[in-house]
Amino acid sequence: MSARTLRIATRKSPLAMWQAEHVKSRLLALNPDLIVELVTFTTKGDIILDTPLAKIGGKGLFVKELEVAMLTGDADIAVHSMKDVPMEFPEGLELGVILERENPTDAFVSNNFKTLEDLPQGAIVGTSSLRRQCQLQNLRPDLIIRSLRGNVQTRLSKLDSGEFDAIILASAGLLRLEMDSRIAQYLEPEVSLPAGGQGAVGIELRSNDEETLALLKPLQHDTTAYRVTAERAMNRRLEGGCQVPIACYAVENNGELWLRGLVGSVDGKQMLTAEYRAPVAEAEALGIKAAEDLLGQGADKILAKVYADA
Ligand SMILES: NCc1[nH]cc(CCC(=O)O)c1CC(=O)O
Repeated sequence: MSARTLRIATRKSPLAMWQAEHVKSRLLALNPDLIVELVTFTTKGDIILDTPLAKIGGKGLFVKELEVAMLTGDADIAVHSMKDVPMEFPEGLELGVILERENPTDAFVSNNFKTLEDLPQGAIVGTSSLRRQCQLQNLRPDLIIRSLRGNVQTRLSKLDSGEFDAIILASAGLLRLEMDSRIAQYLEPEVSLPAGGQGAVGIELRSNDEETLALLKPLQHDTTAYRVTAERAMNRRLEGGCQVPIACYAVENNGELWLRGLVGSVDGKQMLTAEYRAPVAEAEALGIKAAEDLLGQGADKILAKVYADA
């Protein structure tokens, strides 16, 4: 039998390429005869760099072109940061597996200051995430938040050029690219609750492609999958993702998930939280429960205002 070729669709950013190469090497380790090719794409989210994501609108800014490639047969799987993956998949595609989570926290990156607390009054912090902005302003209303888009390297070079006193990035991206020496402080979830799915990589494929799914199955990390399932269920019920001030983070302990969710206003003046726990088998229901608690506290009004202002 001739060797099978598996084509992986990926964005071109160094982090996306790292994640695709990681999946490739794990698949090759398990299937030495497999031929794995990377097919690269530029997504809408990579092109529009001067606008905060919440304003661009439309879900799946970083994934749509990859999904089209799978549907047309130009690729077999797509490797995604789970944080960027919309809650609903297009007809004919599904999430296959979720890999073990990297550090899910946000990182405080600065050349001049060791911690968030060290920042002087009125310091300029770069982030385009409304979730990070909300929590930073809640803690430190004096800070000035300025928009910062682009891939990890672009954002670091903007910090280095002196445009910002500090920037906030996902720790996972810096760790994967072996740039964790740039992290001044890992922000605890109590300080900056991560986005749902942050730090986890997922693989999408065609729903009817049993042969490919069988290849992917050994990469599944069950604990990560339970955690991310609860987080995404909360996001789905709130109809939001990583482009709005919604944060959610689940941990697993002895077969039980603890989920903390947060919805806030961009200025950080309003911040609603909910915390629930449930057995891992009830991950989905747990996420919905936290979302409904937040909605009961007025999360829908806060989010409606974010969309109206965008
Ligand atoms: N929205 C862009 C994005 N998508 C995933 C990551 C980091 C890696 C991860 O969360 O797995 C980043 C960069 C960032 O937020 O700093």
